[in-house]
Amino acid sequence: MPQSKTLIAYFSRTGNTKEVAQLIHAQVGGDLFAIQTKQPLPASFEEQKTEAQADQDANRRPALANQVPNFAEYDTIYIGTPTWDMALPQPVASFLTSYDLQGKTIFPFATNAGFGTGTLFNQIKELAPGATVKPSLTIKGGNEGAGQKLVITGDYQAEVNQQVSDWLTANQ
Ligand SMILES: Cc1cc2nc3c(=O)[nH]c(=O)nc-3n(C[C@H](O)[C@H](O)[C@H](O)COP(=O)(O)O)c2cc1C
Repeated sequence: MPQSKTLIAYFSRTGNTKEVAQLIHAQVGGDLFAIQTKQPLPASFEEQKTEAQADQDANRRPALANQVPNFAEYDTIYIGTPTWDMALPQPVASFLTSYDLQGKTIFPFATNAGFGTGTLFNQIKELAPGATVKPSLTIKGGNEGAGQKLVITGDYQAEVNQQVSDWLTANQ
């Protein structure tokens, strides 16, 4: 019987989702993969917001810079993303539609500034036909609009690690 293989793919602008991905990785192992756009993300928050909204309005799927090697070998896939405008960032939609997710088990996780995740998790489900999508994990991340970038550090990182652990235990 082939061994179960785990992928932890994440998209992250200011490091919070990356941090959660690393905490998951420390607990479940597997391979980490950073989803990156071909065009670098704008440096300023305002520009990013404008671009994200335009991409969402046009349902544009930005080209990605990298691909997961041997994707077909993975059966369990953790997908992490920030919340952008109460929705899934379009680069993550690009990622999900780049692969055949049929038969995969997906564990979605997201960070946000505290305003909620909106349509994000439903979008992941819709973009993963034929996959089993497990209950999601939502973590409070930064608030770049208010100047808060990476916040999952120190005591708060330990708190987030516990939330990750509880989520993993509940959904094994
Ligand atoms: C373009 C943009 C739009 C955002 N929209 C939302 C939102 O609708 N709701 C929310 O709670 N946070 C929103 N945020 C905040 C991010 O979801 C939050 O800071 C997240 O932790 C960032 O993850 P990262 O550090 O991995 O990039 C937005 C951030 C950006 C850059």
